[in-house]
Amino acid sequence: MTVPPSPTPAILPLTLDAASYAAGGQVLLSDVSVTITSGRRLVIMGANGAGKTLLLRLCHGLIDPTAGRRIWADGSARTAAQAMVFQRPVLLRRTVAANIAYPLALQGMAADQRRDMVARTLHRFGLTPLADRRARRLSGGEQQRVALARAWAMTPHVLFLDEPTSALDPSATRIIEDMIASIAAEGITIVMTTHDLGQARRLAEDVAFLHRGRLIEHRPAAPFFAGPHTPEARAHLAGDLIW
Ligand SMILES: Nc1ncnc2c1ncn2[C@@H]1O[C@H](COP(=O)(O)OP(=O)(O)OP(=O)(O)O)[C@@H](O)[C@H]1O
Repeated sequence: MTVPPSPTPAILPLTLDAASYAAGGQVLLSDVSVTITSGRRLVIMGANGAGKTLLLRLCHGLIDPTAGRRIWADGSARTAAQAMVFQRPVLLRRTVAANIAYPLALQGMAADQRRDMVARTLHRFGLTPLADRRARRLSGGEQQRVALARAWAMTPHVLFLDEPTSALDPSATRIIEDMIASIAAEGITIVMTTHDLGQARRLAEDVAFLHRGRLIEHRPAAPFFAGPHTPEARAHLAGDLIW
Protein backbone atom coordinates (compact mmCIF):
# COMPACT_ATOMS: atom_id res chain seq x y z
CA MET A 1 0.00 0.00 0.00
CA THR A 2 1.40 3.41 -0.88
CA VAL A 3 1.20 6.07 1.77
CA PRO A 4 0.19 9.47 0.43
CA PRO A 5 2.73 12.19 1.16
CA SER A 6 1.80 14.17 4.24
CA PRO A 7 0.59 17.65 3.32
CA THR A 8 3.06 20.48 3.89
CA PRO A 9 2.13 22.10 7.20
CA ALA A 10 0.50 25.51 6.81
CA ILE A 11 3.10 28.25 7.14
CA LEU A 12 0.54 31.07 7.33
CA PRO A 13 -0.45 33.17 9.11
CA LEU A 14 2.89 34.92 9.35
CA THR A 15 3.00 37.27 12.32
CA LEU A 16 5.38 40.11 12.98
CA ASP A 17 5.14 40.93 16.65
CA ALA A 18 6.47 44.39 17.48
CA ALA A 19 9.25 43.82 14.94
CA SER A 20 11.89 46.48 14.44
CA TYR A 21 14.94 46.61 12.23
CA ALA A 22 17.91 48.83 12.90
CA ALA A 23 21.04 49.28 10.81
CA GLY A 24 23.79 51.89 10.67
CA GLY A 25 22.68 53.29 14.02
CA GLN A 26 19.17 54.04 12.73
CA VAL A 27 15.85 52.36 13.40
CA LEU A 28 14.53 51.77 9.88
CA LEU A 29 11.44 49.72 10.79
CA SER A 30 9.83 50.46 14.08
CA ASP A 31 7.53 48.28 16.14
CA VAL A 32 5.69 46.66 13.23
CA SER A 33 2.94 44.26 14.24
CA VAL A 34 1.12 42.61 11.39
CA THR A 35 -0.49 39.29 10.59
CA ILE A 36 -0.35 38.02 7.01
CA THR A 37 -3.20 35.62 6.43
CA SER A 38 -3.52 32.89 3.86
CA GLY A 39 -4.98 33.42 0.41
CA ARG A 40 -4.96 37.22 0.38
CA ARG A 41 -3.22 39.75 -1.85
CA LEU A 42 -1.49 42.27 0.39
CA VAL A 43 0.07 45.36 -1.16
CA ILE A 44 2.62 47.31 0.87
CA MET A 45 2.48 51.01 0.06
CA GLY A 46 4.31 54.13 1.18
CA ALA A 47 6.61 56.89 -0.05
CA ASN A 48 10.23 56.38 -1.14
CA GLY A 49 12.30 55.26 1.82
CA ALA A 50 9.24 54.38 3.95
CA GLY A 51 10.60 50.86 4.53
CA LYS A 52 8.57 48.79 2.05
CA THR A 53 11.47 46.71 0.76
CA LEU A 54 12.85 46.21 4.25
CA LEU A 55 9.47 44.97 5.47
CA LEU A 56 9.29 42.50 2.60
CA ARG A 57 12.84 41.29 3.27
CA LEU A 58 12.02 40.94 6.95
CA CYS A 59 8.95 38.83 6.21
CA HIS A 60 10.84 36.67 3.70
CA GLY A 61 13.75 36.17 6.08
CA LEU A 62 16.54 37.89 4.16
CA ILE A 63 16.95 40.04 7.26
CA ASP A 64 15.93 39.32 10.83
CA PRO A 65 14.21 41.68 13.25
CA THR A 66 16.67 43.38 15.58
CA ALA A 67 13.81 43.60 18.13
CA GLY A 68 10.46 41.84 18.27
CA ARG A 69 9.64 38.58 16.54
CA ARG A 70 8.76 36.97 13.21
CA ILE A 71 6.56 33.92 13.69
CA TRP A 72 5.59 31.45 10.96
CA ALA A 73 2.59 29.25 11.78
CA ASP A 74 4.64 26.06 11.31
CA GLY A 75 7.07 27.27 13.96
CA SER A 76 10.07 27.34 11.64
CA ALA A 77 12.60 30.15 11.59
CA ARG A 78 12.65 30.40 7.80
CA THR A 79 10.27 28.23 5.88
CA ALA A 80 11.02 26.80 2.44
CA ALA A 81 7.43 27.15 1.23
CA GLN A 82 7.88 30.75 0.18
CA ALA A 83 9.65 32.58 -2.62
CA MET A 84 10.64 36.13 -3.48
CA VAL A 85 10.88 37.94 -6.80
CA PHE A 86 12.95 41.09 -7.02
CA GLN A 87 12.51 44.35 -8.89
CA ARG A 88 15.20 43.27 -11.36
CA PRO A 89 15.13 39.58 -12.08
CA VAL A 90 18.16 37.63 -10.96
CA LEU A 91 18.57 35.01 -13.68
CA LEU A 92 21.41 32.61 -14.30
CA ARG A 93 23.46 32.56 -17.50
CA ARG A 94 21.54 29.53 -18.68
CA THR A 95 18.46 28.76 -20.71
CA VAL A 96 15.01 29.65 -19.49
CA ALA A 97 14.26 25.97 -18.80
CA ALA A 98 17.51 25.58 -16.84
CA ASN A 99 16.69 28.66 -14.76
CA ILE A 100 13.39 27.11 -13.73
CA ALA A 101 15.00 23.72 -13.08
CA TYR A 102 17.86 25.02 -10.95
CA PRO A 103 16.06 25.82 -7.66
CA LEU A 104 14.07 22.60 -7.99
CA ALA A 105 17.35 20.69 -8.15
CA LEU A 106 18.56 22.59 -5.07
CA GLN A 107 15.37 21.47 -3.31
CA GLY A 108 16.35 17.89 -4.10
CA MET A 109 13.65 17.15 -6.67
CA ALA A 110 14.44 14.08 -8.77
CA ALA A 111 15.44 14.66 -12.41
CA ASP A 112 12.31 13.19 -14.02
CA GLN A 113 9.97 15.10 -11.70
CA ARG A 114 12.00 18.21 -12.41
CA ARG A 115 11.60 17.80 -16.15
CA ASP A 116 7.83 17.47 -15.71
CA MET A 117 7.62 20.48 -13.44
CA VAL A 118 9.69 22.63 -15.81
CA ALA A 119 7.48 21.63 -18.75
CA ARG A 120 4.32 22.30 -16.72
CA THR A 121 5.62 25.69 -15.60
CA LEU A 122 6.65 26.76 -19.10
CA HIS A 123 3.24 25.73 -20.41
CA ARG A 124 1.35 27.34 -17.52
CA PHE A 125 2.82 30.76 -18.29
CA GLY A 126 3.09 30.56 -22.10
CA LEU A 127 6.88 30.35 -21.93
CA THR A 128 7.37 27.09 -23.84
CA PRO A 129 8.57 28.91 -27.00
CA LEU A 130 11.31 30.56 -24.90
CA ALA A 131 12.45 27.35 -23.16
CA ASP A 132 15.82 27.09 -24.92
CA ARG A 133 16.60 30.80 -25.11
CA ARG A 134 19.39 32.29 -22.97
CA ALA A 135 17.50 33.86 -20.09
CA ARG A 136 19.72 36.92 -19.73
CA ARG A 137 19.27 37.84 -23.38
CA LEU A 138 15.50 38.15 -23.05
CA SER A 139 13.70 41.48 -22.74
CA GLY A 140 13.14 42.85 -19.24
CA GLY A 141 9.47 41.86 -19.34
CA GLU A 142 10.29 38.33 -20.50
CA GLN A 143 12.94 37.99 -17.81
CA GLN A 144 10.46 39.01 -15.14
CA ARG A 145 7.97 36.46 -16.50
CA VAL A 146 10.66 33.78 -16.14
CA ALA A 147 11.51 34.93 -12.60
CA LEU A 148 7.86 34.77 -11.58
CA ALA A 149 7.34 31.39 -13.26
CA ARG A 150 10.47 30.04 -11.53
CA ALA A 151 9.11 31.20 -8.17
CA TRP A 152 5.72 29.55 -8.89
CA ALA A 153 7.44 26.27 -9.80
CA MET A 154 8.66 26.04 -6.22
CA THR A 155 5.00 25.70 -5.12
CA PRO A 156 5.22 28.43 -2.49
CA HIS A 157 2.40 29.10 -0.05
CA VAL A 158 3.37 32.75 -0.13
CA LEU A 159 5.10 34.79 -2.79
CA PHE A 160 6.89 38.06 -1.95
CA LEU A 161 7.24 40.49 -4.85
CA ASP A 162 9.35 43.63 -4.56
CA GLU A 163 8.26 46.23 -7.13
CA PRO A 164 7.89 43.51 -9.74
CA THR A 165 6.98 45.85 -12.61
CA SER A 166 8.82 49.07 -11.82
CA ALA A 167 11.36 48.53 -14.62
CA LEU A 168 8.75 47.49 -17.20
CA ASP A 169 6.66 49.21 -19.85
CA PRO A 170 2.84 49.23 -19.59
CA SER A 171 2.24 46.14 -21.74
CA ALA A 172 4.83 44.04 -19.91
CA THR A 173 3.38 45.36 -16.66
CA ARG A 174 -0.07 44.10 -17.63
CA ILE A 175 1.31 40.64 -18.44
CA ILE A 176 3.01 40.43 -15.03
CA GLU A 177 -0.13 41.69 -13.27
CA ASP A 178 -2.17 38.99 -15.04
CA MET A 179 0.36 36.38 -13.92
CA ILE A 180 0.17 37.63 -10.33
CA ALA A 181 -3.64 37.57 -10.40
CA SER A 182 -3.73 34.05 -11.80
CA ILE A 183 -1.17 32.80 -9.25
CA ALA A 184 -3.26 34.38 -6.49
CA ALA A 185 -6.38 32.71 -7.90
CA GLU A 186 -4.75 29.36 -7.12
CA GLY A 187 -4.77 30.32 -3.45
CA ILE A 188 -1.13 31.41 -3.22
CA THR A 189 -0.77 34.36 -0.87
CA ILE A 190 0.78 37.44 -2.47
CA VAL A 191 2.68 40.11 -0.55
CA MET A 192 4.04 42.83 -2.80
CA THR A 193 5.32 46.37 -2.84
CA THR A 194 4.50 48.90 -5.52
CA HIS A 195 4.75 52.61 -6.23
CA ASP A 196 2.09 52.30 -8.89
CA LEU A 197 -1.22 53.41 -7.40
CA GLY A 198 -3.18 51.97 -10.32
CA GLN A 199 -1.48 48.62 -9.81
CA ALA A 200 -2.20 48.73 -6.08
CA ARG A 201 -5.88 49.36 -6.82
CA ARG A 202 -5.97 46.55 -9.38
CA LEU A 203 -4.23 43.93 -7.27
CA ALA A 204 -4.69 44.69 -3.58
CA GLU A 205 -7.22 42.95 -1.37
CA ASP A 206 -5.48 44.37 1.70
CA VAL A 207 -3.14 47.34 2.03
CA ALA A 208 -0.34 47.89 4.51
CA PHE A 209 0.72 51.54 4.51
CA LEU A 210 4.14 52.50 5.86
CA HIS A 211 5.34 55.92 6.84
CA ARG A 212 8.92 56.48 8.02
CA GLY A 213 9.34 52.87 9.05
CA ARG A 214 6.05 52.61 10.89
CA LEU A 215 3.01 50.67 9.80
CA ILE A 216 0.26 53.24 10.12
CA GLU A 217 -2.62 51.50 8.29
CA HIS A 218 -3.37 47.86 7.52
CA ARG A 219 -6.84 47.05 6.29
CA PRO A 220 -8.91 45.88 3.33
CA ALA A 221 -8.12 47.73 0.12
CA ALA A 222 -11.60 48.98 -0.78
CA PRO A 223 -12.18 51.05 2.37
CA PHE A 224 -8.52 52.10 2.38
CA PHE A 225 -8.76 53.57 -1.11
CA ALA A 226 -12.20 55.04 -0.43
CA GLY A 227 -11.00 56.85 2.69
CA PRO A 228 -7.57 56.41 4.26
CA HIS A 229 -7.59 56.97 8.01
CA THR A 230 -4.26 58.80 8.15
CA PRO A 231 -3.27 62.13 6.57
CA GLU A 232 -0.04 60.49 5.30
CA ALA A 233 -1.95 57.85 3.34
CA ARG A 234 -4.43 60.45 2.08
CA ALA A 235 -1.56 62.59 0.82
CA HIS A 236 0.10 59.57 -0.81
CA LEU A 237 -3.07 58.66 -2.70
CA ALA A 238 -3.47 62.27 -3.77
CA GLY A 239 0.07 62.22 -5.15
CA ASP A 240 1.39 64.73 -2.62
CA LEU A 241 4.92 64.23 -1.39
CA ILE A 242 5.29 63.55 2.30
CA TRP A 243 8.71 62.75 3.73
N1 LIG B 1 21.28 48.21 5.38
C1 LIG B 1 20.86 49.46 5.53
N2 LIG B 1 21.58 50.33 6.27
C2 LIG B 1 21.16 51.60 6.45
N3 LIG B 1 20.03 52.09 5.90
C3 LIG B 1 19.28 51.28 5.16
C4 LIG B 1 19.66 49.92 4.93
N4 LIG B 1 18.70 49.35 4.14
C5 LIG B 1 17.79 50.31 3.90
N5 LIG B 1 18.13 51.46 4.50
C6 LIG B 1 17.35 52.70 4.52
O1 LIG B 1 16.08 52.37 5.08
C7 LIG B 1 15.06 53.17 4.50
C8 LIG B 1 13.97 52.26 3.97
O2 LIG B 1 14.47 51.54 2.85
P1 LIG B 1 13.54 50.70 1.89
O3 LIG B 1 14.39 50.24 0.75
O4 LIG B 1 12.82 49.68 2.65
O5 LIG B 1 12.50 51.80 1.40
P2 LIG B 1 11.33 51.66 0.35
O6 LIG B 1 10.08 52.10 1.03
O7 LIG B 1 11.33 50.33 -0.28
O8 LIG B 1 11.79 52.78 -0.67
P3 LIG B 1 11.64 52.91 -2.26
O9 LIG B 1 10.19 53.17 -2.49
O10 LIG B 1 12.49 54.09 -2.58
O11 LIG B 1 12.14 51.63 -2.87
C9 LIG B 1 15.74 54.00 3.43
O12 LIG B 1 15.98 55.28 3.97
C10 LIG B 1 17.03 53.28 3.17
O13 LIG B 1 18.03 54.15 2.74
